[in-house]
Amino acid sequence: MSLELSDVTVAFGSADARTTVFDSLGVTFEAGRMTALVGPSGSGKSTLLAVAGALLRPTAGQVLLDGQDLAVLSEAQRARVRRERIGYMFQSGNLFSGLAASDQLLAAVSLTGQRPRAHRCRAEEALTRVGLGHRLRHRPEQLSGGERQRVALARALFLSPKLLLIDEPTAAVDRSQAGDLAALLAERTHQDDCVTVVATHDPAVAEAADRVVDMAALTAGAARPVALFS
Ligand SMILES: Nc1ncnc2c1ncn2[C@@H]1O[C@H](COP(=O)(O)OP(=O)(O)OP(=O)(O)O)[C@@H](O)[C@H]1O
Repeated sequence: MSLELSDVTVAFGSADARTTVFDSLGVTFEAGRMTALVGPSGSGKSTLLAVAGALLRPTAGQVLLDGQDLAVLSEAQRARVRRERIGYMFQSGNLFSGLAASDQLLAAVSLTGQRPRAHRCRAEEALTRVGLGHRLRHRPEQLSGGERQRVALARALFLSPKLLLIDEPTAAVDRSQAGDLAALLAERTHQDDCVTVVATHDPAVAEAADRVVDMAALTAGAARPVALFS
């Protein structure tokens, strides 16, 4: 698995109301490496993840997943890539309302056409791994913000996707949990040879990453990693 963004521009609106989030951005993310994507609020980290995850079509440029340009695929093809190849964790969690924590993970299984029942034990283990073994039957509205984030992270990892796009996984958890979640992401990246990109403001995530990339260094053809928090 490899992910390359080549000359990617994202702009919203038109004429006077046009907002260019980034222009001619270029970057490659390699298998087996966890990248922490850093930069100020509004610099485009979530937008980059959305483009890489086939949720948002770029205004221009190529998004190459194993050499295949996601930007030119049909909506149905893009949905299939998302379902089968990408583990995505949204900043907001995006949990299904009314579903228990373990069922959030099993819902991801159902979307692939597999029978969820066979995966229940594994779903419970995955939630236990993120410290939620005591919250398996809790619905999103019965969970704290940090607990919801951990369910969302467990769900993103559950089907063992080779591309992990993770948005602010530690924003609502305490320091010790942040370290544990960052270590879990690094472990999964290395064990499964994933391409992992984590948008973050958290030094604990940057420390666990193999590479730290600043949004500012990616635009205007200046693609190069920079070491922060060192
Ligand atoms: N649909 C949209 N229409 C117009 N502007 C948008 C849209 N989506 C995002 N933006 C703008 O794009 C910029 C980048 O937003 P983005 O969420 O990618 O930043 P970020 O680096 O992830 O920020 P944060 O660290 O606060 O999460 C922001 O200025 C935002 O207002």
